[in-house]
Amino acid sequence: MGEPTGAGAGAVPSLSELERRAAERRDTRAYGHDALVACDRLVRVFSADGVEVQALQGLDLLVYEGELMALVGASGSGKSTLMNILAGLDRPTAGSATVGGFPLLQMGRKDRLRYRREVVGFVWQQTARNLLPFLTAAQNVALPMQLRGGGRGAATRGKRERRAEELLRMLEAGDCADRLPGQLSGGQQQRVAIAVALANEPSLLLADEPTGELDSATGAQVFAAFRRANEELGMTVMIVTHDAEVANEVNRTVAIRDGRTSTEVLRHTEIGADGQESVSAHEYVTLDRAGRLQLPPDYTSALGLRDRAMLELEPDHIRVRPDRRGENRESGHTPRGEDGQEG
Ligand SMILES: Nc1ncnc2c1ncn2[C@@H]1O[C@H](COP(=O)(O)OP(=O)(O)OP(=O)(O)O)[C@@H](O)[C@H]1O
Repeated sequence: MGEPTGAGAGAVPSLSELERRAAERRDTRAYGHDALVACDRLVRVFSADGVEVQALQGLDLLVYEGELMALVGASGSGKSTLMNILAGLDRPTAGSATVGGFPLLQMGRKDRLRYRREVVGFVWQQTARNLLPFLTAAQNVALPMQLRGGGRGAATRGKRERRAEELLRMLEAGDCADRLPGQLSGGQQQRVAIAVALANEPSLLLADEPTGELDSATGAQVFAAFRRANEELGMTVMIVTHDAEVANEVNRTVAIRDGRTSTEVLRHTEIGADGQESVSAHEYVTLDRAGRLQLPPDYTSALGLRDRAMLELEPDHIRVRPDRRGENRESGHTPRGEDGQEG
C-alpha cells in the first residue's frame, strides 16, 4: 500500500495529544452500552459427525430500543442461529451478547427461564408452533401471563383477560378471541401469535420468517401487526425474512453473510418542498469492531479485486483500488490514472 495521503498523514502527534487520546480511550464506555441488543464478536460453532460448522464467525450487531428492523441473508448465512441465541434457546460458543442488560453467555438456568418469559417474545414461521391447539386465541394470549406466576405484581385473572382482549383488538384479531387455532386462517394465527409474544410486555420481539407460510396479501397484514406493535407500544422488533416486501418496509435492513453482518440499508421518509412524502434508501457496508468491512461480491468481481487491494486515504473518503502490480510486472509497464472504486 502506498503512503496514505490526506488529513493528518505523516504528522507526529505531541505528547499532550497522545495523553489526551489515551484519556479519551479510557473514558470510552463499553461497546453497545446504550443499545438494547449488543452482539460483540459473536461466534457459534456446531459440531456434527466430526465436522465443524462456523454458523456465526464474529458477528457484531447493535439494535437500539424502538427499532423495527429486518435481517436478511442467503440460506445458511446464520440468521436463525442468531435468532435462537437472542431468544435464549441456544448458547454462543464465544464472544458476547447482551439483551436489556442480560448477558446471554453467562446466564444460569433460572435467569435464562426468566429471560425467555419476560425479556423476549418470539414468533416462529410455522403457524402451528406458536399456539396451543386446545386453547382459544384469548386463552393462548393469557397463558404466558399466568405462567409468569406469582409475586406482588402478578396480574389477576380479570386483568389477564382484559390485556389479552386489548392486544388481540390492537392486532386486528379481536374477532378471533374465542376461536381455537384450528378455526383460524394462517394470517390470523400469526397475528394471535404476535399477541402471545407481547403478553408479558417483553423488551424485544423476535420473529423468524413470520410470513414465510403466507401469501403476500396475508403476509402484508401480519407485517402491519408488527408495525403496530412497534408504533403503538414502542416495541423493538427484529424480523428474519426472505420477503422483499417486509425487508423494504422497515427502516433498517441488515444483511448477514457467512456468519457476519455485511451490509445495511437505512430508509428515511422525507417530505419534499411540494409536501409529498418520499422514502430514500441508502446502502452501507458495515464496519466490524476490528475495522473489517466486506465488499459486496458484485463490486469485487466488477474490478477483479482478489487477495489484496490498495487503499488511499482522502480527506472524506477512502479509495479502494485493485492491486495491478503483479500484472504490470508481468507486462513490464506501469499504467497511470486508473480509476478505482471508492469505499
Ligand atoms: N444444530 C445444528 N447443527 C449443525 N449445524 C447447524 C445447526 N444449526 C445450524 N447449522 C448450520 O449453521 C449454518 C447456519 O445455519 P442457519 O440456520 O443459522 O442459517 P439461516 O441463515 O437461518 O438459513 P435459512 O435461511 O435457510 O433458514 C448452516 O451451515 C447450518 O447448516
